[in-house]
Amino acid sequence: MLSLEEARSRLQAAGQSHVLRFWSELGPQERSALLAEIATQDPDWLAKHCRDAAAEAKATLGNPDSVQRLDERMEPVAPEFLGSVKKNDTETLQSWQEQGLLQISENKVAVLLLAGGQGTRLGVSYPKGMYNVSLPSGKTLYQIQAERIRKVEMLAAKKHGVKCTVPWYIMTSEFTLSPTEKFFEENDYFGLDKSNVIMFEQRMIPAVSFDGRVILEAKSKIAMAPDGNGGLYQALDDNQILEDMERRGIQYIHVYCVDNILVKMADPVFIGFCVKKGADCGAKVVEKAYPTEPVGVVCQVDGVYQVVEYSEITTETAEKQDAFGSLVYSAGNICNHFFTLDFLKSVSEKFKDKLKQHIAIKKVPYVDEDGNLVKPLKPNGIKMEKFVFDVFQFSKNFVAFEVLREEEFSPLKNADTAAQDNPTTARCALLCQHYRWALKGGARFIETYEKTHNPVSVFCVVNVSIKTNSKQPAIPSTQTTATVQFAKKVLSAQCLSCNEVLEL
Ligand SMILES: CC(=O)N[C@H]1[C@@H](OP(=O)(O)OP(=O)(O)OC[C@H]2O[C@@H](n3ccc(=O)[nH]c3=O)[C@H](O)[C@@H]2O)O[C@H](CO)[C@@H](O)[C@@H]1O
Repeated sequence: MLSLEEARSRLQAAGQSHVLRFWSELGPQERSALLAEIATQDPDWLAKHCRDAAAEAKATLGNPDSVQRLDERMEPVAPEFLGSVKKNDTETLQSWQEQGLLQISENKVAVLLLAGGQGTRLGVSYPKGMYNVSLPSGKTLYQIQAERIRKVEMLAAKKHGVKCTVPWYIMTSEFTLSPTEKFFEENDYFGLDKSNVIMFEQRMIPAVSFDGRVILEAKSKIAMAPDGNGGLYQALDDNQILEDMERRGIQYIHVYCVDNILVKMADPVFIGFCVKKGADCGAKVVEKAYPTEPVGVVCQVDGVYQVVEYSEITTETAEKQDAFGSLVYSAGNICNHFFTLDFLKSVSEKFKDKLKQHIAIKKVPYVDEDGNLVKPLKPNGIKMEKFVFDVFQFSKNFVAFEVLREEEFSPLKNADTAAQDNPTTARCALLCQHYRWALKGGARFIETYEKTHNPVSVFCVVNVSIKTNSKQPAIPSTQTTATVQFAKKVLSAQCLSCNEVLEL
């Protein structure tokens, strides 16, 4: 444990002596906690962090036109590096899927979830993955994702006659690690083998005031925030995750964001496309719904691939159209990326400290000079974050893959008070998708209730076979009668003979 003297001299070297301002008022436990927090901060790093944050904030706030300059250096994704479920033919898509399933069957593919965010916009105090958007099944985002891992493992195993595993790496933060661990324990890892679910923690960094001073959120606590989803690369290093991947023989990693209810885990088509193109790095994109939609755009800046965030682009550039009337910058980033292990190793060895720091100006609660807790009404603090996609620039062969929004992207960002990307839109997106799948599988829905918000039972004939539990024989597909519940859209089908519920 750091002594008080050591803490003092560290803070002095970093120009942050005010952190000990309330020392004399603290009890023994608070003192130890504060010393432990100070011990995690290297003085040189801390000094630079505070200096850079204040300088960046000054430059940004003093020059609101700074976004203008980036627009002129942008170019869209070159067509030869763009795959598409819309534009490529079925045979090609099939060949990518087969390639992806082959890699999965050989245990070369892992998924990595970015789950260190705080879910502030959604307004919940627990990790977003634990959120239940009120599906009839009551499944949470984590459960849906876990079941999709099991499904893709099953598909690859069935195709290649082998047993295979897709390990699930989950990056958490100080805010999300323990509740996530507890939730997985309570739910028995949703049927996955615990040893294949690897949780690790990203770093936290101090929030800084406009004059370059670390903010105290309590007399004995520095205001800390996760270092952004680009903190992934440092966290991989801190927790020896790349070594773990190497030990398991992983070569390809599918990285994704926690809040997309339609996410396809270890999507074989995307993996297969990237592998066949020899890519070291790739991004899934969807066509932007409208020019000013708040998603980042995958494009080139000065000939180098990157994501330009919605805040960094002017409306004029966002609205730019090509000769066919399509948006020039339409490749919306959905935080769904492909990396080879070799690429991640090179980032870890050479590039992770070169990642850009993005600043976010926020309202950060703080204790004032008299020790009173203040909840500011105006932004008062700077949080610095790295972004996961900022490594695209180091790729030697970058590709993008365009997918259908209705099949692959419905993020849960906001509470239901917002018009979009809320629990209702996420729930509807999943139910509509399952409805389409059931129709495609031969289901015929006799009645639909579009107006009601409450689930209503009606009868229909389902032409797909419904699986029974192992003791009962499978029900002949054409004779299956099922009850289907509707809540605006179809939710689930229940076999009347065996009561088995088919999640649609
Ligand atoms: C930086 C980034 O990727 N931005 C993308 C993100 O924006 P958006 O602003 O929505 O990014 P979020 O803050 O929600 O973070 C995305 C993911 O990163 C995780 N996270 C975030 C911060 C952190 O310190 N640690 C951490 O693990 C979150 O838990 C989440 O799973 O998704 C949008 C689509 O939905 C994209 O259009 C944006 O380009």
